[in-house]
Amino acid sequence: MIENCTTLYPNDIVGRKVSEYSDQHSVPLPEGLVKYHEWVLRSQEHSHFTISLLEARMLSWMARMVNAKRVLEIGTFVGFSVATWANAVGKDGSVTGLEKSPEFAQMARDQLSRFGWNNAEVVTGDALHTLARLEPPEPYDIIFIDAQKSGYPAYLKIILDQSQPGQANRLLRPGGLIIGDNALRCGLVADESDDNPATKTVPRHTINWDWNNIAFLDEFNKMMHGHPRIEAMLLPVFDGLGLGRLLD
Ligand SMILES: C[S@@+](CC[C@H](N)C(=O)[O-])C[C@H]1O[C@@H](n2cnc3c(N)ncnc32)[C@H](O)[C@@H]1O
Repeated sequence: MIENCTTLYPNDIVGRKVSEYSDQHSVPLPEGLVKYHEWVLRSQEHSHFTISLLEARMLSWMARMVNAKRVLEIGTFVGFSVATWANAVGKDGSVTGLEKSPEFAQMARDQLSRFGWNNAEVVTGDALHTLARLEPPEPYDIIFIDAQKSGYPAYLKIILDQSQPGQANRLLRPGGLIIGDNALRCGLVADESDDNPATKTVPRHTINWDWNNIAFLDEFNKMMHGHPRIEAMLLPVFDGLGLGRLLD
């Protein structure tokens, strides 16, 4: 039996070329966003925190596909992905980012203003507290989760608890999207054996890495997949993109 499953990334070299080719053949990003990304790569010690330009293209495309006008991001770093959402929702839309580090949050505010994304705000604080306290006048169309991996199940629970049918100030609208970044974490969520070279490389490349994160990501993926209110799709692209559509 031959399975219909294409191996796009047989090795690192092909994988890089496939990504570059896809980058060149996907929705264009405005010059301001490309320059913002260059600034992150040039100036930030932890620039690998930020999404790639290709992921920015895909998130922009998805936002437009669902006609998103309001986006919430959990884990903002220095603001590049918030700027991506701010561009995608247009000037009549709005974006809120939640960031624990006051330094990162301030850098994000400064750069968003410098690059002219005035339809975005950044709230400082631990998102486990700030998320639960949000009372949006209108629900968000998309909630993007990209903060500490150990928090993913808790964030999902708060989103579901505070997006009940008929609830005032609910967080996510019916049909809204939950997007969890890094849901497969270098493939470690699916394969933690020695077959996966990331078992050796990840701790060296990631600060504050905790192997318990894998268990939390697995729990998040299982919650998304098994929850009766969510239609889930786990995409093996980038570092794993966990997508969920809230049904009610
Ligand atoms: C992967 S980075 C986010 C990258 C960003 N979304 C981007 O693409 O540019 C994760 C961020 O989450 C923040 N973070 C970690 N724990 C957090 C928490 N409990 N609440 C809010 N932010 C948190 C970190 O300070 C870091 O800036």
